[in-house]
Amino acid sequence: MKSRPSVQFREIPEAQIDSALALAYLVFHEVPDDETIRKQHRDSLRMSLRIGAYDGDELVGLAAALPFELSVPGGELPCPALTFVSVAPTHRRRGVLSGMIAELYARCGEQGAPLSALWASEASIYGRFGFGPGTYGATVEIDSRRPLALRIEPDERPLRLVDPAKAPGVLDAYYDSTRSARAGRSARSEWWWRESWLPEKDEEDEDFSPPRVVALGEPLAGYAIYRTKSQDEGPGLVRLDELEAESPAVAAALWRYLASIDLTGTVRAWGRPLDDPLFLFAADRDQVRVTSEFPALWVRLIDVGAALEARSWAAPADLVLEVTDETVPANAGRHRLTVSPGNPACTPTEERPDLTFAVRDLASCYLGGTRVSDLVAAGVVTEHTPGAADQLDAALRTPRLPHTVDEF
Ligand SMILES: CC(=O)SCCNC(=O)CCNC(=O)[C@H](O)C(C)(C)COP(=O)(O)OP(=O)(O)OC[C@H]1O[C@@H](n2cnc3c(N)ncnc32)[C@H](O)[C@@H]1OP(=O)(O)O
Repeated sequence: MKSRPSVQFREIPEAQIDSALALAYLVFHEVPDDETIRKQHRDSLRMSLRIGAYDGDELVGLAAALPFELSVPGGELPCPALTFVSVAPTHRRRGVLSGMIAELYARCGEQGAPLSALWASEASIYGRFGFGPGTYGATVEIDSRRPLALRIEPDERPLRLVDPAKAPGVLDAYYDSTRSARAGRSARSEWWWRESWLPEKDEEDEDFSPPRVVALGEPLAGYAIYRTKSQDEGPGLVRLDELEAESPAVAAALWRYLASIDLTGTVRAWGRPLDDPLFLFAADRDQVRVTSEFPALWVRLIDVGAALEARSWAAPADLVLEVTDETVPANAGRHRLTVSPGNPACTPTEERPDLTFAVRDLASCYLGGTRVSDLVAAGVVTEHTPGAADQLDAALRTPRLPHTVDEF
């Protein structure tokens, strides 16, 4: 590590939250003039673990970790969620980030959190620290200048608009139930719903309308959250932020609604799961196009053994996994994973390995979003025992792909 001897890592006191924010605004080249956005940032930092890097008394680095609970196959785990990572331009490439990450991992260990997660500003930064893409998202564009062509009949029950101020109460239990179907989703507090997910103004683009919430069914069978904006040239845009539905027919009804809003001609859905049923029930894939796919949530296994024992498994397995880990040496070595129904165990061993992983690649597979056999085919995981990758894939498999939309 290249950290200068004068740089020290310690918690940032609450009284210095404004200095920490000033550093973040400096490095992200943004100065929100809206006080509600500043307040939301301040509140986020207040509820986070705030790791600071100090050169003497000067704050030169910030790494905040929100106290998330992440859904994993079969349950959920504490998962400090790394955000606001900022290093002063005067102190770049001297190991400040490396020092803050080491401090974060030590704190996670003390708190018994086996995972951490983040959204990366640049994909090249976090692999070296053992993070791997755990969930992926797709951007979808629907040409809605003509009716949405569907291969299935939409649910014909009436749709209703929900006041965004009341939406957390109406949606939260339903949203929470989706977390057991899809790993990679964090629990949402009332604060998170209000300030982060449904703020009046869109932080990225103030031309968008306030959030609109449309719901179907009583009890709730599905909902969509979207914003609209008019465009100088041509019809307006519907930006979909979230759509959840208990059946394909409910999903079809919501998509049809979004694609038929007057004075709009495009639905742009950001961060859809890669196995969205829409892709199969849309009748015209020229009308419904995936325009990008991207790594969404990056996951770090802080404690490999505890993380593997904490998830559920789809099939039996008995394998020795060799893990390399440069930033959390306690993970490095051989782990014997035995999975019999309902009873996973992961113990250190000296036996010959069946598979050798860098910890970042094991993290990519952990939620079920990446196949081990694909990593073997790519040459980044080594299979020593023929069939070991397939055995582990069968055990890791989840009914639906993991998915995350809460960007932080
Ligand atoms: C979860 C989030 O918050 S994502 C937001 C991340 N923050 C930003 O993008 C804000 C602007 N950037 C910054 O503040 C800083 O440049 C940071 C945080 C990205 C990096 O901080 P630094 O203190 O310079 O990193 P540090 O010196 O510890 O670098 C460690 C290693 O990562 C590499 N690295 C650092 N930043 C980058 C980058 N942007 N791209 C590729 N590699 C990088 C370094 O070269 C170094 O590699 P080496 O050990 O092989 O030489």
